[in-house]
Amino acid sequence: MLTQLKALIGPSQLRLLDYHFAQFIAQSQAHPVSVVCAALTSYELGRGNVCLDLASLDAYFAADGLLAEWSFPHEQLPEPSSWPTFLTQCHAVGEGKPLQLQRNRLYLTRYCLFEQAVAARLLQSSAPPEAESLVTLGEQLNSLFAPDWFFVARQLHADLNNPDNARAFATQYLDVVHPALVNWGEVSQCLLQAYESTDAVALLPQVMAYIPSHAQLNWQKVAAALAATSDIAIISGGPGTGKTTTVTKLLALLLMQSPREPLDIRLAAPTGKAAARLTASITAAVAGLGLAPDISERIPTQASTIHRLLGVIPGRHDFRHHQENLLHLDVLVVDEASMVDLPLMARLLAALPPHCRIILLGDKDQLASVEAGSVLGDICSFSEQGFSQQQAARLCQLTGYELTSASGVASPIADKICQLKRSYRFHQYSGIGYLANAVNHGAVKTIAPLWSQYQDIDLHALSEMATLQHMTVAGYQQYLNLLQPVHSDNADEARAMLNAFNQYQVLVALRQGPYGVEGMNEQVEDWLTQARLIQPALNITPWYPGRPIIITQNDHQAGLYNGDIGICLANKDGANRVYFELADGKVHHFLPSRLPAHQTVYAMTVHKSQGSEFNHTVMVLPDKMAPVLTRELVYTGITRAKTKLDLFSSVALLNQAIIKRTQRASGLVPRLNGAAHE
Ligand SMILES: Nc1ncnc2c1ncn2[C@@H]1O[C@H](COP(=O)(O)OP(=O)(O)OP(=O)(O)O)[C@@H](O)[C@H]1O
Repeated sequence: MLTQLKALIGPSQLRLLDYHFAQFIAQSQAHPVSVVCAALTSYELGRGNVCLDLASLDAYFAADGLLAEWSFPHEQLPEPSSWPTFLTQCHAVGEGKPLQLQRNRLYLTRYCLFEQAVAARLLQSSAPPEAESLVTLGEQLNSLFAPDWFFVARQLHADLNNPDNARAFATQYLDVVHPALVNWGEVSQCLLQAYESTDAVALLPQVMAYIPSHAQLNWQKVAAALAATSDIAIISGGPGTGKTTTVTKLLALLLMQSPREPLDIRLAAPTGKAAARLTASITAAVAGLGLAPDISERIPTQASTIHRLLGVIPGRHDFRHHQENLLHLDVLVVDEASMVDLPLMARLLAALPPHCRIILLGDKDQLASVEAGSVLGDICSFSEQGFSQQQAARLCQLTGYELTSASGVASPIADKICQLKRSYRFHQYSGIGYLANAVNHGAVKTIAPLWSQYQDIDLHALSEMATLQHMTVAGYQQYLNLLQPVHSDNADEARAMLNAFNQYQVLVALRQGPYGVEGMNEQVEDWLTQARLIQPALNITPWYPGRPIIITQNDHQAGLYNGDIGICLANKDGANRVYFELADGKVHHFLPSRLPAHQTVYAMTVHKSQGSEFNHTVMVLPDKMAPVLTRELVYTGITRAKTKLDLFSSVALLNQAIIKRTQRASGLVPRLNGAAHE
């Protein structure tokens, strides 16, 4: 069997690592079925699957399945339905052995332990809050989540001559979820009085009297109430749904609850880029929310990477902090949690003291982590179940909203998840928000008319390369125009260029090929050279002033992380230096020779763009379907755009991608469902 497996080693097939693992299992006199399963489990891990799901083995055996595609002589193997029996009898499978068989899934033991540990921590039950504390908590929630009367009044006032706009605005900002229950006639009367009295703010409470409480629901307030009364909270939401705003108010709430005791609060994100964005957005939220100074001063605004928080040991996978050496903290906020893979999540949770409150923020619909697992997606699949009766009642008491509870028995994890549903970033005339939503629902037919209906989204055929060239030259001109002939080593100048570079970004799906990251980078470099915006001398050196690069490997000592973007500038002596804005918000420069692995980044993959946003995003899909093209990839690409999205793709390929969903094999869902292990 090993000889046949060895023949499968190659690109897009078995990795050498998978073969070596199978070889190791074969040493324990394992049956050929176990040897093949070992190779496949390791192979699946490389594709992001935590385990080999034995219930899906038929897919391998199908006429168009992998074993047939690999021309593997699978006829020699027994029927797939008998494989679990062979595995149960195998000496390499079981407690203390390299492989584990649980709930009809075969794991590498380490991954099985990671999954068990994550599930156990997520299911850890919190002590119920004391009844009297709920009263104060409810009052504090009311004050933190009261509408911004002045903002609402001003906007309603401006829209007075346009009742449709006023109603749409009031629906959004006064948290109306059942517009039919609102007496809009009376609301308009009030607004009219407001217009005449020029004191709209004073009249808003009267407006609210015509909006019954059961017609309102502010999911941000529900999320804060849930997180304030639970050890673990998972807050998921698309772009601009207010995750940062909510968590800032939540931190304020926790600090109000603990006026005398210091609370050690930390903020973390999986990449340097995401940590820098969290630092910027939480700083803006703290400044903009009008919190009492004694509270806002105690809210930390500096986020770090999860790796830095845990303490990297150079050359090792484990960290300085773990279950034997816990972190000292009381509250941990993790942003962009969809990017956290299973091993990192397990290591992070293991290093937290039992009393530590954990708040995971992210967008469940984005691409799953690069490495194995889809932890956030798996957890959030429980949000459909709804809250238990007890939780719905508690949240109703705290927020005043009537929440429907689950009809059947819900998993305890469902009580810890809150989904934010309304985007405050994309206004009602924004196509990006509608498009993202339609893609998320796989609503292919809804998408077609959107392109002509909205000005901020455009679909182009792949043949429109001249349009892409024109757009890209204009897009990158914004930062290249700031390029000085001689750079004076001034950090502000570098920061201005980095900010301007962030205004425009080409995203691609693949690494190779003309529409992949390599081909597209070369193409853009050519276009910018023709436009005389850059002057590369690529036959001598890849470096030239203006070259943007992305780091592709973490270098903890240098403080550079996968995903960090830098720009090359020449200093006074004509020597090239690469400038980065790091997670501490400061601009640092490096000699090109000191950089960890990196590549040019006029184009980047959608995978790498996670955790970033660009004003104008251009996504170029390839001319042929490829395994990476999925709904999650298209959604992630679209939601990187803040104000303008141009998509280059054929309609047929786009539709095919939107219909295809990523399904990662993992046992986290059944574990969270509370079913007993086999
Ligand atoms: N309830 C609200 N009422 C009015 N504006 C809001 C509300 N919640 C959030 N916003 C505004 O919407 C914008 C996006 O909010 P925020 O940054 O909190 O969202 P996010 O989900 O963290 O976004 P991201 O996708 O960047 O992670 C901010 O300008 C914020 O001030």
